[in-house]
Amino acid sequence: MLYLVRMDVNIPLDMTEERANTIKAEEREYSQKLQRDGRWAHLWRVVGEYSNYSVFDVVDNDELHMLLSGLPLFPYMDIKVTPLAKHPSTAE
Ligand SMILES: O=C(O)CC1=CCC(=O)O1
Repeated sequence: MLYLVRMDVNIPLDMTEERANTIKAEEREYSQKLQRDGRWAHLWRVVGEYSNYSVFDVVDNDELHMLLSGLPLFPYMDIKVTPLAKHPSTAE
């Protein structure tokens, strides 16, 4: 199943820069592993915001939830998930 996911990142102002950089590096490693195995199919920055739109290609809701809740930045994100269905006008 395909899911469009918007992630808005809100790092607390009182988090040290060192801690924030560590979590961002962990996030990068985590996301690149999923991009390489094909489950994180797209990752796009929203212009002018600390947000991204991503497309995940996973088996079901439970797998997506497991992956999203494992994000190192998960405690500092607002996440909106939109399940995608095939459009009837999609050309074969
Ligand atoms: O910077 C972001 O939008 C959060 C994020 C998702 C994957 C990643 O490496 O950073």
